[in-house]
This record gives sequence, structure tokens and C-alpha cells, in this order.
Amino acid sequence: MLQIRAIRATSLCTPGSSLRPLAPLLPHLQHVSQSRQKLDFRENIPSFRRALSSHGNPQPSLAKKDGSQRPLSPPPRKGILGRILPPTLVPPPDGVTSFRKLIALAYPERKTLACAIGLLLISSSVSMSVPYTIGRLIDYFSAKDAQLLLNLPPSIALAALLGVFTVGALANSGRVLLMRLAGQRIVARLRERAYSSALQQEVEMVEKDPGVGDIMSRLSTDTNMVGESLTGNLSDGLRALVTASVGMSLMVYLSPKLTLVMLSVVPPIALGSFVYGRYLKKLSNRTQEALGEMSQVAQESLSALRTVQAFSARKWEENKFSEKVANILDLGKKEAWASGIFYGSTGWAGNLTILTLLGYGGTLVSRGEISVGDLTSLLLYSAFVGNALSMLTSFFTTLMRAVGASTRVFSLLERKSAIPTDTGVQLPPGIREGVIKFENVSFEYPSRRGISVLKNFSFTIPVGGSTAIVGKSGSGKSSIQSLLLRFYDPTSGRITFNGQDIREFNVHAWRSMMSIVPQDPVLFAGTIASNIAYGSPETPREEIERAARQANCEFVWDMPNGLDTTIGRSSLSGGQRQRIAIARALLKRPALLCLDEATSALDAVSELRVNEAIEKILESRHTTSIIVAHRLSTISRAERIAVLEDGAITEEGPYSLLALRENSRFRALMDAQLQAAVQDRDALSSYSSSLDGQGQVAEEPGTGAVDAQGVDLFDTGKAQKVEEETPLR
Ligand SMILES: Nc1ncnc2c1ncn2[C@@H]1O[C@H](COP(=O)(O)OP(=O)(O)OP(=O)(O)O)[C@@H](O)[C@H]1O
Repeated sequence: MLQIRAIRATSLCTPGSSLRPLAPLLPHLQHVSQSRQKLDFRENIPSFRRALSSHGNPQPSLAKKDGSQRPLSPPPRKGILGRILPPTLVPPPDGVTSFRKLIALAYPERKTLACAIGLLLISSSVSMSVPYTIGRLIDYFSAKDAQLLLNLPPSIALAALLGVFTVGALANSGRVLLMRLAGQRIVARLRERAYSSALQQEVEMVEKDPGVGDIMSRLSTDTNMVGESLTGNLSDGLRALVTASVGMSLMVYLSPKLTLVMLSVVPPIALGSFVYGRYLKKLSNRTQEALGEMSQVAQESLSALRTVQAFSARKWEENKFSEKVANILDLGKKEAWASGIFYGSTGWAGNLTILTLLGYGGTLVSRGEISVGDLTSLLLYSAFVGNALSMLTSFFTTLMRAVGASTRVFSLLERKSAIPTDTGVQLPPGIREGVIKFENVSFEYPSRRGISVLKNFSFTIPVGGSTAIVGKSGSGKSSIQSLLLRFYDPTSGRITFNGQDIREFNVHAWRSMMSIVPQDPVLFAGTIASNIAYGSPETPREEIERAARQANCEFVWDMPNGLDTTIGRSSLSGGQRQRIAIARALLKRPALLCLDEATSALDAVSELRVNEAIEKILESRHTTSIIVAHRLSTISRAERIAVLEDGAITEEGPYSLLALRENSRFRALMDAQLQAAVQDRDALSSYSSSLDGQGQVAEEPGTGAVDAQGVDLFDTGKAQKVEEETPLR
């Protein structure tokens, strides 16, 4: 997930009937929680609202001060309720939609679930026969004329009962097994789809809002909750429903009067369950959000453990994490209180019912209206029914949690990226080369509206050759590359390729022509070979090897397993990672290469090896290279230089021209490096003379400054490499 930019760049790219009366309220519950929390990105990310309006949202909208859009008129209210009730009372369709989507998720498992439900009916029927059988047994042993089972001899009747119970137990095992299997498959599908959707989102959404931690929690906890509620919970709910309805019918059959007494406690419990379920759903949504924030904090600090330890910031990080944990704990406490009160009061109501049944039932027995066996069966059935009702409550609360969790999963699953990946035209076949133009491009980062990075930026990148973009740190050099790679789209203006707006191209097709060498290349867990062939696992071994040699990855052959050496995120040095990234880029033979040179200083030999590798790319006439350059040694190798200041190009031309022009913006910008180069040159001269004339250093033309590889940085012709050993700095 953290490596989403790299991945992008390589173009990888009928609920229980007892609940039916509550169904119309579900959307309302959901609406309440959505309005308080950031459950749905579509409602909460200004960039997403903007994206909706710019990607075919038919609703006319007005721009708000913060740059977001607000609809000109509220969406039309549909349905009879919509026309009769005031807007605040009309349940929004989202909740029901989520509910339907949940059911739709289980659809592929319909056969397994149907079998499981069949087994459930068998096992429940067997369970429901137990209280009746016990009643018969008691009457059989206490009264001489009573029958045990269908006038059968006792031994056969007992054997038949044993057989029935065995069948019930087998059916129950089968039900649990099938439900769990279906649940796991639903979770697996949901995770795969949600992950795929996350990989297709624009980088801003994944990197910033809601962030990696939140998405991870959607992929793990939320999906699990959804799968569990659709299978295990659904099965338990159905079982409870069967138990409650069959139990109740048998109670009516045994004694309608006693059943009526029991029913008097059901409505208050049902109401309590509903209120409790509502409250729990709200808490559950907030807990999931808080968990996401906690993961985000942990993920951030653990992935930067070196920095945390180097700055002895453990305590500080612990405090940040504790804050998030405390938030979850608070919510957990609220849930604990609600559960305690709820279960305590329902238990108390249950016991009161049993007492009433015993008192009133005893009177009926003494009057001879029912037998002792009947009273026993009734008591057992009422326990069964009470248990089933509490299971229905937990079914309802789990379902509410699942609806909350599913809203979070669905909002990720169905989110359309601000940079759509499934639209746009393919590039005309064979067209790999073309002039790229930035036409009056202005750009602001979605997370920093109001702060212009580029202002009316116009710039032409000719076919082939290399262009180095230089400018102060933060001047927007990398942003230009991000726009080219379509990690973002311009706020206004356009970027064209052969005259066509690049937004019209399918983003995968566009990116497949490009390659990047980022400032701090990311390596994935795997072998060096798999990292070089990233995104193209079928690449022949010889090509991988050739690319590695071209990119000067000679260090690979010093490793125990060469290209098959397993590496991780940080198991190589910066210079080595850059060279692997260059090999990766060379292997792709891109039409357009964006290279963001590392700012960190490399030792002279590493710099030489990296620069030689870069030069291989620059030499390719089939690749147009755009280099965000920091080191003079790299800048001097580019054919053209563009100086970027205050979001616009202030100077453009070949290196030889800009380096020698008095008062050029380029010289002002690179002054410190040029001075250092002159000093290096002096040091080099005295070192050469001390070697008794062994080292030859070019004196003319230019000012005499050379870079670490002996390239004359003030050469008025194309920078020439001095034929000598790499000098020491
Ligand atoms: N993802 C982002 N979200 C918000 N602002 C950003 C983001 N990336 C960069 N910026 C800001 O945009 C401006 C330009 O950044 P950019 O990385 O393009 O500069 P740069 O010239 O490449 O800098 P450097 O040479 O230090 O790499 C900076 O002010 C930076 O803080």
C-alpha cells in the first residue's frame, strides 16, 4: 500500500422475518451515524466531490469557498414516504442499499447457504423435540397409563430417539461447516475487491485521507465483520427464529394461557433490543474509525522506526498511540456499560417470567388443566424461546455492526477514483513518441487548496533527448513529474501529448509508456531479479541481467545469490537502490522517463556509477527523459535545462549556455555547487601535481571546474569526460 505510487507507475496494476418491521428504520440509523462520522469518503473528501463534478456527475453544483462543490438543489425525494413526510423523517436510501448489497454479497454462496439452511431446519427441529420428549418421559415415569413414543416399546422408542438426536447433531455440524466455508469465501472475495479498488484510487486518497491505516482496517476487521454477519450470524439468527417460532407454537399447543403470560415480557425486551442495537451500531462505527486512526499512527512510526529510535522519540510515539488507544477504550467502556445494563435487565425479565410461569403453571397443574410433564415442557420451551430471543438480539446487533462495517467497505469498494482507470482512449498503436506540452497549467494539491504549486505553467518537452528541471527545493519539480504520470490532474490548463489532452487517454495505456526512477526508490520484498522485473514477471532472465549490467548493478554479483538474493525495503544502500530502479526503468524501455535524482550525497564512486547508469538512459534516442536534477554532474549531462521558479519556467536552454551566461538564473541557483566544483578543481590540481604529473586534468575551456567524474562543468561545448581515473574528493 505504501508503495502505491510505484505500483501505479508500472501500471499493475431475506433477513430474519422478525426484523422485517425494523427494516425501514435501518437507513435512518445509518444516516444518523453517517452524519456524525466520516464513514463515506464521497461525503467527506472535498477532492472527491470535485472529482464527481468533473467526472460526469449530472447534479449541477456550485463551488464553495474551500474549493468543494455543493449541489444547486437537493436531490429529488423519491417514493410515497418522500412525498408525505418532512425531509428529516424520510429515511435515506443508503441504509437499505447497504443492506441489499450485503445480501447481494452472499448471492454467489446461495447453494451452500441453502444447504446450510436445510441442515439448520433439521437440527433445529430435533432440538425443539427435546423439551416435549422430556415432558413425555416425566409423564411416562410418573403415570402408569402414559405413552412414551407412538405406543412403541420403550427400548425401540429410546433407540429411535437416539437416532433422531444423532441425525440432529450431524445436521448441526454440517450447518456450521457450510456456513463457515461460505463466510470465509465471502470475506476473501470482499478483501480482494476492496484491495483492488484501493490500488486504483488516486494516490492522494490512499496516502492522505483516509490514509493507509484506515484502509488496512477496512480490509481486515471490517471485511471480517461483514463476512461473519452474513454467515455465522445469519445462521444463528435463523436458528433463533426457528426456535422462537416453533417453541412459541408448541407452548400455545400445550397451554395458551401460560403462553400469554410469557408473551407479556416480549414487547419490552424487543424494544430494548432495538434501542440497544441502534446504539451499538453507532458505537461500532466509531470504534472502527478509531481503530483505523490507531493503525495509521502505528504504521507511520513502525515504518520509520530508524528515525523514531535515532531521535529517541519512543515516548512521544507511545503517547500518540496511547491517545488513540484511549479513544478506543472509551468507546469500549460505553459498549461495556450498554451491554451490562442490557443483558442484566433482559436476564432479570427472563427470571421473572420463569417465576410467573412456575407460580401460575403450578396452579394449573393443581387444577388438573395440564400435567406435570406439560409444565416441564412449557418451562423448557420458555427457556428455549427466551434464549432464542436473546440470540435474535445479538443477531440484530451484529447485523447493525455489519451494516456499519459494510458501509465502510462498500465506500472503498465502489469509490470511483478521481483519476479514473477504466475510461479514456487507448494510445494509437505504434505511437510512442510525441511532443509533450504543458499549456497554462496551474496546480494545487487537493490537500492544500489555495496554495499554488504551478501557476500558468507553459513548457514544451520535445521528442527524444533529455531535459533537466532545476529549481529550489519545493519549487514544484517533482510535482511536474507527478502531473505527467497522472498521479494528479492540473487544477486548470492542460498537458498534451501530440496535441491531445493526456486526460483523454486511458491512464494505464498512458503510464505503460512511462517509467520512473524516484528520488528514494522503493524495493519490494523479494529477489533483486523480481524487483528489476517489477510488473513484468515474465521477463526473460537474460534481459534482467542485461538491464542490471547496463545500470551498473555490479554489486549484485558480489552477493551470495546474485540476482536471486532476497532483499527487503531497506536492505540496500541509497546508491544501490537507485541503480536497481534505473535497471527497472531501462528494462521497460519507456518512451518517457521521469527521473527524480536523489538529493542525498553519494560517495564519488557511487555517484559515478549512478551517473553512468543515468547516462545510458540519456543516450537512448527513443526515450524522452525528464530529470529532476540536483547535482551539477547530472545537470551537465542533460541536453536542455529548464529553471523553475515561483511555479513558472524562468530560463531555458542548453547547459553550456546557461552555465556561462552572466547573471543567469541558473548560475544564481547553482552558485554554491559551482563554487564547490571550483574548489574541488583546485584540490584536484594540487593532488595531481603531488602525483608528479601523473593525473591529467583539463584546464580549458571554461572556468576549470570539474565534477567528481572529471566532467568539465564550464565546458562551452558538450560536457566532455576526462579520460582518467575517478579522482578522490
Ligand atoms: N502530496 C503533497 N500534498 C501537498 N503538498 C505537497 C505534496 N507534495 C509536495 N507538496 C508541496 O508542493 C510544493 C512543491 O513540491 P515538490 O515536491 O514538487 O518540490 P520539488 O521542487 O521537487 O522539491 P525537492 O527538490 O525538495 O524535491 C512544496 O511546497 C511541497 O511542500
